[in-house]
Amino acid sequence: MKRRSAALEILNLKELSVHRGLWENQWLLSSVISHLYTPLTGAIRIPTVSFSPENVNATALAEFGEYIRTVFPTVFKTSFIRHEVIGEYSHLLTVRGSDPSLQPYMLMAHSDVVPAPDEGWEVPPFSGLERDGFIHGRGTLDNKNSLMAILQALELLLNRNYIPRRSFFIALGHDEEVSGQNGAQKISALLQARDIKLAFIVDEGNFILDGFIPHLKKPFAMIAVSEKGSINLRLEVNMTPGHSSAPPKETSIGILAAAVSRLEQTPMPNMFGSGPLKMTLQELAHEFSFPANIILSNLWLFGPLVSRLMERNYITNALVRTTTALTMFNAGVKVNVIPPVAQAIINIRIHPAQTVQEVLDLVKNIVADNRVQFHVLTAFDPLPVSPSDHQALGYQLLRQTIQSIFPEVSTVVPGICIGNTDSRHYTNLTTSIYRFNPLYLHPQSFRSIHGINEKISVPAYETQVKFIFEFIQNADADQEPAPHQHEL
Ligand SMILES: CCCCCCCC/C=C\CCCCCCCC(=O)N[C@@H](Cc1ccc(O)cc1)C(=O)O
Ligand SMILES: [Zn+2]
Ligand SMILES: [Zn+2]
Repeated sequence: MKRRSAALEILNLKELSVHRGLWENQWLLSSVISHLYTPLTGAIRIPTVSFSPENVNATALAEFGEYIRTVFPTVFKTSFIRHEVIGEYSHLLTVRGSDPSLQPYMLMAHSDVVPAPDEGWEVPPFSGLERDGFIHGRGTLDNKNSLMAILQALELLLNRNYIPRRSFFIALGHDEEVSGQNGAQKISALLQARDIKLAFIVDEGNFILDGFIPHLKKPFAMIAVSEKGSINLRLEVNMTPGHSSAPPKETSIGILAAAVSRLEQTPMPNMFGSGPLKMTLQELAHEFSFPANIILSNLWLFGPLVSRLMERNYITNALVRTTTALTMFNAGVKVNVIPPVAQAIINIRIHPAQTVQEVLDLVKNIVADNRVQFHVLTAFDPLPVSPSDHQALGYQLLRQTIQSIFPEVSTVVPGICIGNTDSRHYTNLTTSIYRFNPLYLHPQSFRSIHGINEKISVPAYETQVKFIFEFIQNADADQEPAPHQHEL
């Protein structure tokens, strides 16, 4: 019922915004947007949870498809926009621009979310409740916010009779949280079959970071130009089962527990100095006061010191090395039965300077027990580094739009995404993949992603809509974005 009324509200607001110039009434944009956050709350209420590629919530995903058609009617009826459903629940929109000489780009987001049991939440995770100026729930930061903001920005532009010059695609995956094999991978194959080459892609990923680095008071924007590799590894120990009244010296549980404990206690090597992190720190150096600015500008000398400091915090630690997280453990069926099998899943994120094979060799050396069997469930190497120089159109458009929408953010730096995104399935279509959410992120909100109490402030969501609204227009501008001038 509530979802219906949100849709009606949009329709009324649409009438209000028609026939107006795009920028002459800036107040109108703000007032329209300030009433338009309701579609996000409706999206949060649809429990599009993915557990595994085989176990997604098909009913919720189908409802989600209906929902976006209802709340963004103009997007789905515009003659120059083609809508296709791919892999049953993913959506591909092709927005045909008026100038075919311009190479198209792609905006991405995903509709599925990770599970969220009610425990620990201040507000039930699928209630989509708005309280104290925040919309609460699973998917408000990862990643229904982006999906709804992209469609909402496009709806606003279309309602103002905006016709894009540069064609673009909108790819909305439905299984990003469990591999993207039925969504992003199929969209990618379809576009490849159509001979499409993209100027660049913008997907979820890094943010405007605030409070992550001690002594750095100012927020800075980090656009991820690469992402870590990944291995999901199952460790298994098989032993003879029996009566618990006469236990053997070692059980499958004990052997496996010791193996995973060794993995947890033995960090992978610190790879500071290789990969995009050095570039990130050098470009950030001028934001620090003395002596940190000198230290970060002279990593050839102070590299070992900086690398040790980064290891101390669990988030910056993830930037300097491959991480191993123990995420699942399973053994035993009854209190008095020695179980035959114990299994654990290790989720590994690979530093850009290492490969799947190198990391597997290290893991086997650390476990050093041939009773432990290894099964690689999924694995891929770190992603290539996208350009961030003055000629890199996608990067420069993001930088330009960040500086316009967030004038208080003076520094935009390239970096690496420690999580993975659906964009990794599109390396066949472009070498320019950028992962960036136009939102502030604090350490507390970082912990809420895949954790508890995920929420987005209403103004933050409005700003995300504005960002995309402006980004699409910037991508159509005659001039390439001006190169960034560093302050002296
Ligand atoms: C010097 C500067 C300090 C920088 C501090 C860095 C802060 C980190 C900021 C943002 C990172 C947030 C990452 C968000 C993207 C997450 C998207 C996501 O959840 N993807 C899944 C995809 C996946 C991967 C592997 C699987 O087996 C299943 C799903 C993920 O888990 O990565
Ligand atoms: Zn995500
Ligand atoms: Zn996620």
